[in-house]
Amino acid sequence: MSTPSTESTAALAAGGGPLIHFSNVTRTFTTGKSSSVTAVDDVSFTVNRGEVYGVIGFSGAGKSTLIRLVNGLEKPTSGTITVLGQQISGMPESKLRHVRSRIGMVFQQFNLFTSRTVAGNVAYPLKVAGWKKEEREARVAELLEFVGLADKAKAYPEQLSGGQKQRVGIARALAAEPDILLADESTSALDPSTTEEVLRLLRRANEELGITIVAITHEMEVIRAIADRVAVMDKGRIVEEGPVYDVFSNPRSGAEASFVGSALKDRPTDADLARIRKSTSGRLITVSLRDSAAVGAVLGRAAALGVSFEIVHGGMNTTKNAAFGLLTISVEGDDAAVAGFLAELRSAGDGQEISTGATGEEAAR
Ligand SMILES: Nc1ncnc2c1ncn2[C@@H]1O[C@H](COP(=O)(O)OP(=O)(O)OP(=O)(O)O)[C@@H](O)[C@H]1O
Repeated sequence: MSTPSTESTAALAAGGGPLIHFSNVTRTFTTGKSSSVTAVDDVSFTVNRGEVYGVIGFSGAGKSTLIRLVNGLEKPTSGTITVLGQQISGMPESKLRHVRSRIGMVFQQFNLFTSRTVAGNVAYPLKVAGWKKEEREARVAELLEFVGLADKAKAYPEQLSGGQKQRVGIARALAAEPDILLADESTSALDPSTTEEVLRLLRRANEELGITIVAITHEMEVIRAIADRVAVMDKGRIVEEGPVYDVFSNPRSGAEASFVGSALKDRPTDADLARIRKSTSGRLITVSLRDSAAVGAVLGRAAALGVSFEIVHGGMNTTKNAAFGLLTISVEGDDAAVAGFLAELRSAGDGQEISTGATGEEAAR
């Protein structure tokens, strides 16, 4: 296992201040004589030291442009960007290079040098940074140990699986002890079990090395597994931002709801609802399982409350720190009994009982 460097430890001990700050940042591309695309539109957010900040959105939402703005590969059309305490918007390239040396980058397609060994790939940024050979070798060995590839030091990228390639990519990104790791769709090219392995590694980099991570992705799984806070992007704007649990367990309206709704499997789709209605005559109620024990207790009292129910749909989602989910039930009973049952479910479900948006069901807000 790698130990945090003195510098990283000191930085971590300095506390959770802002490492990245965007203030009203817009990036517009001119695409023709009189046409333009606003890829990032009046975006403001802060990433604090030591956190994992996820940015999620559909393709074209502006995520890649956002991440390129963080490392200065794109310049804002307006607004200010502060990274590691320095305002990088308008900074000359020579100074920018220094800021960039404090930022590691992990790519979707790994971007490894095919002609270099695994060790050679990880050593490359250290060579560029002027590390001495002995220090380089020690650091590479430490990193390969950390990512579980000590036995692959002499292998070439083509001899590795996708997950192993990405682990090399992460080792390389961590090599020069950066403060920030930018992960650009780092698991999109991987299968589900390999994705999990890579996400576990990113989490360890955050927890054990104290590195601050900004992960952009279109996969809810990535956000759930590693992020502390999430920004949902749509058409260049951040439409929702907050702790992962809050954003995903209580999606609001518009783009965020449509994104979250399409990615979470706990809500019945219209097709599910049509199928459910064919097999049940009860009233369909969807209840939040923020406090599943309390909801379970109410369900356990259904008969005493004069109703019967059947579970027709449901799912739980886990985030880094908590679990949440929705349960859809079909309830039968006379109106007064169902009303009483509903009232109890509402308070047990933390007021989060959610309409599934079709006729014949109850919605409570
Ligand atoms: N250099 C550029 N010139 C012109 N338009 C651009 C440029 N870069 C990005 N865009 C446009 O800006 C918008 C946002 O693109 P961006 O790549 O940032 O989105 P994204 O969320 O990362 O999407 P994806 O996941 O598909 O990469 C898109 O409409 C894209 O076509």
